[in-house]
Amino acid sequence: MAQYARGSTVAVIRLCNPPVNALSRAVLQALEDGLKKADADPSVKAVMICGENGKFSAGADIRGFSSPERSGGALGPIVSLIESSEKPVVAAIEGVALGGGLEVALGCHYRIAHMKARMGLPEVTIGLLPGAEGTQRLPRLIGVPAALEMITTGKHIPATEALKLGLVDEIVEENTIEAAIRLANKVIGQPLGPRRLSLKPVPKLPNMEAFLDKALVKVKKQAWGCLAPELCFQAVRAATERPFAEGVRRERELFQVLLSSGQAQALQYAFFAERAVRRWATPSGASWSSAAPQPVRKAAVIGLGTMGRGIVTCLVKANIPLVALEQDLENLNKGRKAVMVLLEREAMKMEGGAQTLDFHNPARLQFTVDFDQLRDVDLVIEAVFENMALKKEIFHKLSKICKPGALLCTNTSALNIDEIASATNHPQQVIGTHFFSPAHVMRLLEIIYGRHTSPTAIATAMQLAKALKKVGVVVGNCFGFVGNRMMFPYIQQAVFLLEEGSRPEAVDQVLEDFGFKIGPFRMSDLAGLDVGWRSRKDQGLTGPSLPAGTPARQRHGQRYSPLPDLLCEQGRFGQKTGRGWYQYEKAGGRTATPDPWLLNFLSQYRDTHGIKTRFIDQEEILERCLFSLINEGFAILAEGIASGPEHLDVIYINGYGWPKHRGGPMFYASTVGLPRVLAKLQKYSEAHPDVPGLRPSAFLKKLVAVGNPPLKEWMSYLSQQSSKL
Ligand SMILES: CCCCCCCC(=O)CC(=O)SCCNC(=O)CCNC(=O)[C@H](O)C(C)(C)COP(=O)(O)OP(=O)(O)OC[C@H]1O[C@@H](n2cnc3c(N)ncnc32)[C@H](O)[C@@H]1OP(=O)(O)O
Ligand SMILES: NC(=O)C1=CN([C@@H]2O[C@H](COP(=O)(O)OP(=O)(O)OC[C@H]3O[C@@H](n4cnc5c(N)ncnc54)[C@H](O)[C@@H]3O)[C@@H](O)[C@H]2O)C=CC1
Repeated sequence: MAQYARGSTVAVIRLCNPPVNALSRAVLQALEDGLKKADADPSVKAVMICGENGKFSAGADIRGFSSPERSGGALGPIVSLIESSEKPVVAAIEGVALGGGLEVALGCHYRIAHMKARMGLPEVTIGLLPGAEGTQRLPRLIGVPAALEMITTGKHIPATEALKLGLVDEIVEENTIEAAIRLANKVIGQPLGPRRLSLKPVPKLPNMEAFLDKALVKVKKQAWGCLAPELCFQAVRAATERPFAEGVRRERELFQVLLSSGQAQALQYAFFAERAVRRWATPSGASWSSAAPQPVRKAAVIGLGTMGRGIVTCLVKANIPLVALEQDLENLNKGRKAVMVLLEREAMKMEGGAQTLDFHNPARLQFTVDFDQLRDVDLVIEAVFENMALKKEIFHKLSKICKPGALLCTNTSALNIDEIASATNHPQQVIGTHFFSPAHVMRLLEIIYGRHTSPTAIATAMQLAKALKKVGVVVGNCFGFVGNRMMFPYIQQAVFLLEEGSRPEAVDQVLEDFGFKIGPFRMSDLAGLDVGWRSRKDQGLTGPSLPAGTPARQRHGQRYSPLPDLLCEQGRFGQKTGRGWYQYEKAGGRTATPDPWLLNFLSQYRDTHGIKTRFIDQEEILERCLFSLINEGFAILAEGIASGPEHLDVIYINGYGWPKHRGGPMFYASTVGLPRVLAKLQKYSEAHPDVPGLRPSAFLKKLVAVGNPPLKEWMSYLSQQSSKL
């Protein structure tokens, strides 16, 4: 809705649709009515448009895009209506003006913004383009390079930058509404022609063609299979080549292509999924609505290796005073140096921004080898080696030293949270906080509750995720939790495909073409093959504890591939040793090239084990890797380890490089169609009966049997009894 109020000369139209004044059909109708009323009233000399509750508008109602009665189409004509008004219209921008919200402001003759306001055209991030003439007006106002950057990346810009670009006429520190009314009064009677963006030419560049060609290459490179950035580009290019009305027609055509592309639905699903997972719940009835977090005034990180360094960096960036602890002085100094390098780099990135990093102050970041320094911390994150005995020893110590209310978090990637908690006197305070590498970059924080973890502990970990600007996803306790557990069958299939005849680069290519930033073998080389090797040795799957006489390619009656173990035995740990599934220019090198040694090795391996090499096509590679991962996802849902498919999807998008425009693995399964996923799994399972990962999960079968319901209904088909928790 929008409220209309008339002052002595200026009519005020206030957009009201909490929480973000999204432009629903009703809001647009009220905006149109308000404009017409102001136009018809001779005592009104100017109009001011603002938003309720200190927010202009976050744009079209995204939920409305999937409904047949879309609000989007109505917006363009309203923006034109604003612009063609014979009375000056001023936009008073507070909070956010995003998407359609900014397009409304672009229709206004003047824009005034609060210092703290943010503006942007983020449609590209939800698979669309600014379809209410924004791709045509913005380049006319701020020029092609700046407009292209905003439209193809969707980034939000602060008011100060908007002023520099000429996107707003003025910024104010105090009352934006009053300032806008003052401005409206001041411009009454001034000619409006020069203020109508549709009448302005697009500012020329001396080398427009060359600039656009170069920009297109960059856009395509960054798009990574996502359609929207390139179509955004084409719409802006149309603005440079055609008159306004024709450009608008082109914009509409391109908008329709995106709207029906499937990617837009996936990206909008991902947008809401990320928000849905904030409302966490556990099978025992604890939930976000009743649990309150406890404050974290001081924290500690134990272990300053690969993960600990990144975690320290996140906490410092979030302004949380911190103690960083190592096992001895040598490791402490090594860790401290590495942390300082990361923090210096972060500080450089933030230079000129409002925030500064205070990490040279020992009261805010203290390095120590003394556990006694942890007495007064509210939260500890343990990131020592992945070894149960060591973790238990540390938690036992923490339980004695830390104050009773302190939250004790472990960054384990797969170990049992309950077993770790059993070493403490306060198991209700123990929780998994699984960061992803590099911890200061990756957005995901998998939060794992154990049998005794209290709702307050979960709420505190979620609050921590928010403070660290991460996406927290609450999941139950099982080996590998959600992310790694789904990853195991995926990696396993990738390796089996090599045994049967494929090559690392062929498998990687298929998955990278699908949209993963990095295929499984390149990923494994980057993370280090030794990590998994150590874990398999601990599990007794390889190494000295393997009972004599165990068949080389079988464990516990199931198919097993010793290929990764054999590579490790050769010292091929991946990038760090310069050799792994690929070869690199040197140890620590980054450029992977296929290694003839590996091809030869694979061929000998097949001969040794009597495996007949066969050609494996792209479809089989994709299906075996992805469907086995998805199949594990259904098992996880059935066990109550995650409370919905959105959780799995948010984890995969933010922690594992799953292409967001495919909406996450479970959403992808719903678009492929569950009957097809099931049929394919059945086919592959029949061909490989000794691979449990390919055996269709009972939950998947049930969903197919009940008629392939939409994803949002899946969980309603899960009977209470099937939850293990
Ligand atoms: C044929 C021609 C057709 C022409 C069609 C042209 C139309 C267009 O040009 C297309 C558009 O406008 S598309 C919309 C573009 N706007 C966006 O993408 C902004 C999305 N929102 C944000 O970034 C943050 O929510 C924001 C920064 C605003 C706030 O962040 P916070 O972290 O403070 O809060 P959130 O938790 O994210 O949001 C609060 C609640 O609001 C919901 N919401 C946000 N934006 C929405 C939107 N645009 N539509 C509907 N609901 C929206 C959000 O889901 C959340 O709700 P709950 O989850 O229920 O709490
Ligand atoms: N490396 C990765 O990509 C990821 C690792 N993880 C998990 O994070 C944890 C740490 O892994 P990384 O950082 O890779 O290991 P790392 O080997 O790089 O670092 C471990 C650090 O812990 C220190 N340490 C060992 N015993 C200690 C003690 N008693 N007191 C204080 N410090 C001690 C070591 O000196 C070393 O600096 C593991 O549980 C791992 O499974 C989780 C996600 C990703």
